[in-house]
Amino acid sequence: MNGPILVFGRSGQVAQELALLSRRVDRAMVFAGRETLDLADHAAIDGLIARLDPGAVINAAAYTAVDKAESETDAAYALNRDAPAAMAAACAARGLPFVHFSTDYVFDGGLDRPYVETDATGPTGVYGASKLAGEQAVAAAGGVSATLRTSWVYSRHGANFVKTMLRLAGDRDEVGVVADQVGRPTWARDCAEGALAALDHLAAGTAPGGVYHLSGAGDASWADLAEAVFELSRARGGPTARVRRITTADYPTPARRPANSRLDCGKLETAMIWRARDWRESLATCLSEMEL
Ligand SMILES: NC(=O)C1=CN([C@@H]2O[C@H](COP(=O)(O)OP(=O)(O)OC[C@H]3O[C@@H](n4cnc5c(N)ncnc54)[C@H](OP(=O)(O)O)[C@@H]3O)[C@@H](O)[C@H]2O)C=CC1
Ligand SMILES: Cc1cn([C@H]2C[C@H](O)[C@@H](COP(=O)(O)OP(=O)(O)O[C@H]3O[C@@H](C)C(=O)[C@@H](O)[C@H]3O)O2)c(=O)[nH]c1=O
Ligand SMILES: [Mg+2]
Repeated sequence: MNGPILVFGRSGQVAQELALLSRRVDRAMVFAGRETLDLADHAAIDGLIARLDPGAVINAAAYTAVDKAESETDAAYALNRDAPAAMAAACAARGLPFVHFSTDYVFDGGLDRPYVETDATGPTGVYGASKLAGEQAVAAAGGVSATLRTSWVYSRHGANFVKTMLRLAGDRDEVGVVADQVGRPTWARDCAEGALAALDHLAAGTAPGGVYHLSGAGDASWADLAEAVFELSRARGGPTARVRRITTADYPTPARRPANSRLDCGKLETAMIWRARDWRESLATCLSEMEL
């Protein structure tokens, strides 16, 4: 691979873990955050890739506010469909490998087993629909690309459910959390490592492009995840609370979320030689790096 890896996104969870990974494995990456360009300006994307002349591109930027997307449809599609479409086209034109991220929320949650890549999609909200449109636009660009669908991403950076729970535990004894939505929590560090592995395989031609599932191993409801967070935090003298297990109906939100969005990661593990780590182990490591 000639030239650095250009990463779209700088302050986000996965982008920040890519920055840490870049230093750890000594791989040059340049980060294009909001201060470099507004990703809603799609013409600027090709211009930046032309100017920086990278060896490969990873897109870690997105519109990720699931509930707000219901009322900010245009912004969600600009970031989640049109920006990756422009990136994929620019990469295809130059023969650059491209790794993009998508979400478990492309599924409707009706299946009673983990989802594989070939299962039918059916997003239940604007965020999921805009991310699905992004996947399709990336595939349609025809270059060498992989779309990694991940789920329930947490880290010490940015905004995520784990940090929300720690914040709520700071001023409450009990938090009501839905127990009837099941998924697979994923540490942003795993997303970063998986993205780099995928990129290297694409560049070397040792794995085919396409859609891959990448999540932590093991199932959890949001209530299970909250309980695990509080247990680990309590053990380290951090904020803790009791979890009141509630139903989706008890916690109304603008966007409907899938009841089951567990991702089966077998395809990635076979093709890319990347193995999902148990989410409880990753969560413990993540919390051990946080000031509680
Ligand atoms: N978070 C999750 O639970 C999950 C995420 N994913 C996917 O994984 C990928 C990475 O997500 P994650 O790291 O959590 O995302 P974050 O929400 O943490 O970060 C998103 C990034 O996109 C940037 N961004 C948003 N709008 C613009 C804009 N107009 N111009 C430039 N940059 C912009 C943000 O910049 P700024 O900080 O300035 O706003 C931020 O750096 C995304 O594709 C997401 O859809 C998939 C499943 C679960
Ligand atoms: C804050 C809170 C949430 N909940 C519920 C609401 C919702 O059903 C579930 C998760 O809420 P959040 O809004 O934190 O998570 P959400 O924004 O739905 O997270 C999603 O983000 C996008 C970007 C993805 O791609 C998904 O994989 C997923 O990680 O927990 C409670 O039950 N109690 C609470 O106190
Ligand atoms: Mg949210």
